[in-house]
Amino acid sequence: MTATGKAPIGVIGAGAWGTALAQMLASDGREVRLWALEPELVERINADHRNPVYLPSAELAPTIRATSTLGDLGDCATILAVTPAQHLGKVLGGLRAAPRDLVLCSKGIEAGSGRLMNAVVTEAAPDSEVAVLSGPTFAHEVAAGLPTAVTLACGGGEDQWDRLAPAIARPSFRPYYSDDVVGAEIGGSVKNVLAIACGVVDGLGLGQNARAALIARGYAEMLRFGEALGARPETLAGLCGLGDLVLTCSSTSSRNFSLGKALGEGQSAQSLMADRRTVAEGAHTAPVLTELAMRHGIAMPIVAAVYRLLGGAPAREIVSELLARPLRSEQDEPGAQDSPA
Ligand SMILES: NC(=O)C1=CN([C@@H]2O[C@H](COP(=O)(O)OP(=O)(O)OC[C@H]3O[C@@H](n4cnc5c(N)ncnc54)[C@H](O)[C@@H]3O)[C@@H](O)[C@H]2O)C=CC1
Ligand SMILES: O=C(CO)COP(=O)(O)O
Repeated sequence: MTATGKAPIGVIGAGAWGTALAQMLASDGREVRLWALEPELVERINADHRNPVYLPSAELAPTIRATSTLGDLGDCATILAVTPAQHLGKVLGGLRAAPRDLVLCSKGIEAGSGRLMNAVVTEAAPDSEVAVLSGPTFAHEVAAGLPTAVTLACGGGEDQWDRLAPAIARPSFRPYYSDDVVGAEIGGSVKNVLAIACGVVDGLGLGQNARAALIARGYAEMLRFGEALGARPETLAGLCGLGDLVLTCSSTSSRNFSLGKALGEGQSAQSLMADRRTVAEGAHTAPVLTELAMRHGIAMPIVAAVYRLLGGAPAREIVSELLARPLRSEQDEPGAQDSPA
């Protein structure tokens, strides 16, 4: 326990989201131990109470203690995992095995394996009980204390909720209970790919009607994929699905939307992805999601279109192909589309 009598909470990942979550958690005075990959960032956070690389807007609470040693979080009973999805398994492999609540905050699907993050964590940290925190959450707004609501999907059910909700809820940060871990993960992963599509439409100057159509048709793809993997539709109709989709598809504050916008404006995916410091998870999710959709026989034409766009296909051509698809009802989609290549 610390001076406040509140147990320290660990946060793994000092990008924008991990730093923002650390700031939110520290707002009740407790100690938050923030693991960062970059030792130089640890120094800046501890000395200046700033994260100039990933969240320069925030003045950080002094009770946030940064470290590049994962062992410093070893005795935390609650840890939030907030690395980019493609790095989560490797990083968590360095965490001391101990029974704890591990709250997944990354949004993605593991390339190659096609595993959701809860499966990655179950292998990397088998003693942990997994929950997923996901929803409409721009990091800079959460760090600024602006009102935010999220889905907190507890693999450990209400017993885990009873532990995590008081530890995580704050006056401006409102978790809602779920036990649908798969649904919470699918919402946060698929929306990033759909946000790229909406950004492309914005970059091409195709208007608000087209963006709204993409959100609605993309949500249909999210529901189809979620149903195939056992997610509940009502989960995807909530904060972690539709809520996050609307947020991320509507603002250049989204890295995924901004990546798509630049693609639509004619920049190449290769140049946009080269040497990026910040993550646009949709670019990593699109290929593996396209593959999973084909394997499960699920029609996800917008996701497949984003995959082709990221491979260099001309944006206007891709949009024309989507608009030329056979006319049908909104609920009537055939099986998986032909190979996206
Ligand atoms: N930024 C946001 O507003 C939100 C982000 N998220 C999710 O949080 C997760 C983390 O993203 P951000 O905090 O935005 O990251 P970021 O884009 O702010 O920073 C990139 C992060 O990647 C880390 N990184 C780079 N190479 C690495 C490696 N080889 N091993 C481990 N870490 C490495 C960097 O240290 C840095 O912490 C993502 O899954 C993202 O979708 C979720 C909600 C909001
Ligand atoms: O997940 C997020 C908002 O909920 C952040 O979106 P981006 O990763 O597109 O910036």
